[in-house]
Amino acid sequence: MTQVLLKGARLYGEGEKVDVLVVDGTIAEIGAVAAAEGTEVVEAGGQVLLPGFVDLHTHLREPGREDTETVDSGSAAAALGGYTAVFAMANTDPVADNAVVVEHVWRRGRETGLVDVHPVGAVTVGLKGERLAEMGTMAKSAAGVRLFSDDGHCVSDPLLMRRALEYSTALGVVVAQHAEEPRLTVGAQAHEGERAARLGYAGWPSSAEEAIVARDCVLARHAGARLHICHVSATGTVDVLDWAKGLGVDVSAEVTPHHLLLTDERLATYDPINKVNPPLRAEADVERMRRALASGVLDCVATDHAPHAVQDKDCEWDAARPGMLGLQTALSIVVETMVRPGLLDWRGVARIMSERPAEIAGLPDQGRPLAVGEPANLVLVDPEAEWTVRGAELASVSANTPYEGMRLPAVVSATLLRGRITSREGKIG
Ligand SMILES: NC(=O)N[C@@H](CC(=O)O)C(=O)O
Ligand SMILES: [Zn+2]
Ligand SMILES: [Zn+2]
Repeated sequence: MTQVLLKGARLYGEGEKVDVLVVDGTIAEIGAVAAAEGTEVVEAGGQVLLPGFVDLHTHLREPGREDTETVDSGSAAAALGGYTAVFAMANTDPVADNAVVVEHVWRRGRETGLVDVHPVGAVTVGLKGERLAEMGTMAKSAAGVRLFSDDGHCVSDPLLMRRALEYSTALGVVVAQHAEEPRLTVGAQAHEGERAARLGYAGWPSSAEEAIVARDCVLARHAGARLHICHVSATGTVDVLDWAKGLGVDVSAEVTPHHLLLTDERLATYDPINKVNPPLRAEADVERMRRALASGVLDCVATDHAPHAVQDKDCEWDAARPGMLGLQTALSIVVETMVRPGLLDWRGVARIMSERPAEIAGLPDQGRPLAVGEPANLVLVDPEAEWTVRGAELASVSANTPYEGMRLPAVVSATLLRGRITSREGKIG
């Protein structure tokens, strides 16, 4: 029997301090609990207790680019960031478009044991957008794939997307779309607008995102399918989602921490650390992302944690790969952009970082209420503490954080996966 006692935590940051006793992976008691012999005690000191975070969008780079991230290093970053489950995107090498690769990633996650690693299956073979991958085989494999995405690429062929949505309904899984009409983003480098024009970047129009989201909502409606939209970045996309949800379309959407904080104002330095897909957009877009996340039109935050090697980032803009680290900074950015301005309370944080993503992916044991009998997937947050981001000190193999040197609010003090401490005071396990 393993026992952990969280002494003096505030559930969802509300009410009086309580003790939470965890026995064999389950919340056994909440109230005033004395520590029995052999119990590991975590002094919570009035800190905020939330259900462990769930990331629907992580790039772990294994197999193929272990020089930039591995299941081990990415799991460590996740545990330190307060996550108890992550979805590992399929754009690996080889691509996760078959049962062998998804089972490999799933098994590696289990071996590491710091966070539940759920492989995302590719929608199309080799992410080529030409023919459907064997979604059913991946869904029925040991990895039990629940989420399918060609992320990095858009499933732009409407017929293929329609078929994928139809299959997903039959299989009880979800297709997550990287919404980018490729005909509108040929050569695109930065959010299309006045700033890109002035700096001489080829423009990346918001309509490339909006058009695919609108099309896919229509397709999902006719297929009676669930649809998930990756990394929403544009104001117009929120309008489309609002419209579709109003019609009863079963669509959900995520926003990244960087699209809640950063704008294309950063591009003046030409530093590719700020290059990301979709691009950093305008102030008005950032404002809208925050409001839409608060109101629920955007369902959740997903990191799009995208590690890249130095040589793929520290080069000229056009040659650099898009993407930035996210797992260890996500909570702090959410606190900075949503909690501090009063747009979300801690219950809201639990909703967008744990409960909604768990629901969207259909994870029965994540995003659960903080209550007796529930699985102890938990994160303890110090809301008063601050920290300074140093890429070199993050657990990822890569260091491409856009927040280098920034002072951010809120620190993850402990993460528990089924009652086992996976991170504590910034250290693993
Ligand atoms: N977001 C990014 O800019 N890059 C992602 C791919 C993706 O999420 O589209 C990557 O795999 O590096
Ligand atoms: Zn993407
Ligand atoms: Zn991605």
